[in-house]
Amino acid sequence: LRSVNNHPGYRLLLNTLGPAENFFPRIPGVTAGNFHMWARKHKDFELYGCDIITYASICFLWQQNKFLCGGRGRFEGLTYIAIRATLCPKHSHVAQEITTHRARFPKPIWQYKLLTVYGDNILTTEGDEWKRFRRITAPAFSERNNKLVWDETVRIVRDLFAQWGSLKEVSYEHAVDLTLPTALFVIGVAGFGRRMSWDEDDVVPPGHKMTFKASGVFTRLAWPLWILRLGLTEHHRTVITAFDELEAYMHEMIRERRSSEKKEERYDLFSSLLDANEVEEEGQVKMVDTELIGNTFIFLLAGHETTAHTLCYALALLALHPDEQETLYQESKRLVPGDQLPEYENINAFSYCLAILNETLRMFPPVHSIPKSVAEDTSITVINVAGDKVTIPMPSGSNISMHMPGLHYNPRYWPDPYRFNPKRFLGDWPKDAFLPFSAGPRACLGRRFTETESIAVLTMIVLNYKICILEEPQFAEESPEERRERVLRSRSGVSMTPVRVPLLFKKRV
Ligand code: HEM
Repeated sequence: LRSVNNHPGYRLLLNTLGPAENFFPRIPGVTAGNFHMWARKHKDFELYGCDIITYASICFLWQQNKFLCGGRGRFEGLTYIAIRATLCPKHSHVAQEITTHRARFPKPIWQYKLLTVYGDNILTTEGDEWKRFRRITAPAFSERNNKLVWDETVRIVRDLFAQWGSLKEVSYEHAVDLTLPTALFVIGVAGFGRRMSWDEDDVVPPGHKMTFKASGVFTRLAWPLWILRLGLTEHHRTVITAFDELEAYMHEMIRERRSSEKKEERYDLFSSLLDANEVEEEGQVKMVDTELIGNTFIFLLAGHETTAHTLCYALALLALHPDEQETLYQESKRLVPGDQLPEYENINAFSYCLAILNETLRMFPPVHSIPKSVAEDTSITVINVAGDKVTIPMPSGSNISMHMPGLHYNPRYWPDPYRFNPKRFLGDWPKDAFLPFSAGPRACLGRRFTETESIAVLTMIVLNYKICILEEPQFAEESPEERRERVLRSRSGVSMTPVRVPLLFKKRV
């Protein structure tokens, strides 16, 4: 405690940060509690009167990472200290350094072991290896890829409407049953160049045990492989088959692309990586096949569930706020008159739709915590609520985490933070206090991908259907607040997960 000037925060018997956090209830003085960053949002920072709080514990469950994922836990004497910061870079040069100075605040890559199932990749590496991956993969996220994302998303949503046919109303018990396949189909075609359809009767190709579409279940990886391989449940056995199948499909795609005589112009992420890899560097291919597969898989993993859950929350919020939905409808009608389809060339005009997406990501950030480690002794100086300057030493080896719900619900940057108010993202808004995609050199590569896909999906849906909460008799007596609370209830998962969002889509006449 002395090493961090006894700066206020959690004093715990058990440090359960990380995956183990999900299994422990909140017991004051013992554990911080299941999903506590989301449950507490900015409250702990108010309680301790500062935008930085410390977590100190005398008993480590940090080794859980070693146990579960083969990662390397770190012991710093008897105390483990995490500084959870809601600082936004604009208001603190140190916080800015945390996101921009990779060398001084590197990623604690041992925490990412779970994501190396197909080999190291851009998300799970640091230093020169990460630089090489980023240099090779970043160009794949090109304008041409964005256009492909847009065109394919529009096609996929039209195919969905064709399935709905002439029905005046279509209901979903849980809207993720709509958004998960949509996001999978988009990443399938714009990430891998594989078109998938809404029809269920897909044929399994010879030599395979599953369709490519079914193997997408592996992108929702929640357990280490060795646990899945024990085959304890039917679901675990399916996920393991999906893991093997996805790998087989990716190898097949590499072989097909290499052996095809004439290379057609393709702008999906996988094809772009393969093409870039044909150009040798110093007599060597840029990435070996396992690296190509590892990186493409991470696009699939990073881009599937995060986007699907965000779309689900956005639909829920639009259903709960008919006035906002109407504003979005008016914007969409103005930009897409008559029976036309929305056009990518016009994407920057969909400003209200982007504001709705941003407000959804502010309120429901899919990634709650962005971990960094401290490479050399340093300190942070901030002003606490009493107006005093406080300096918090950060010993080398300690862990810092950017606390997204705390930052996104900090009333200093976001007045009335619990209110769904997309208008706050029009005009001038505090860009540095909005970090759903992280920031600096390690910021998300797929931000534009997600924005493009989400704008296309929301515009297409709102132009054709009214989004409503599905009325269910068992909830007939609830108040509007209770309904809102029920529909937006969330749980932890690979990314933040909506528990159940029952929706009704009513055809516009
Ligand atoms: C709502 C959607 C998304 C959110 C909220 C999101 C969020 C994030 C965050 C917070 C990070 C930093 C993670 C860390 O430092 O540990 C990240 C990194 C990354 N994301 Fe996303 N992401 C989204 C969609 C996507 C999509 C669609 C793709 C690709 C198709 C993608 C690809 C990546 C990659 C490759 C990185 C690693 C960048 C690096 O380390 O250099 N993401 N994302």
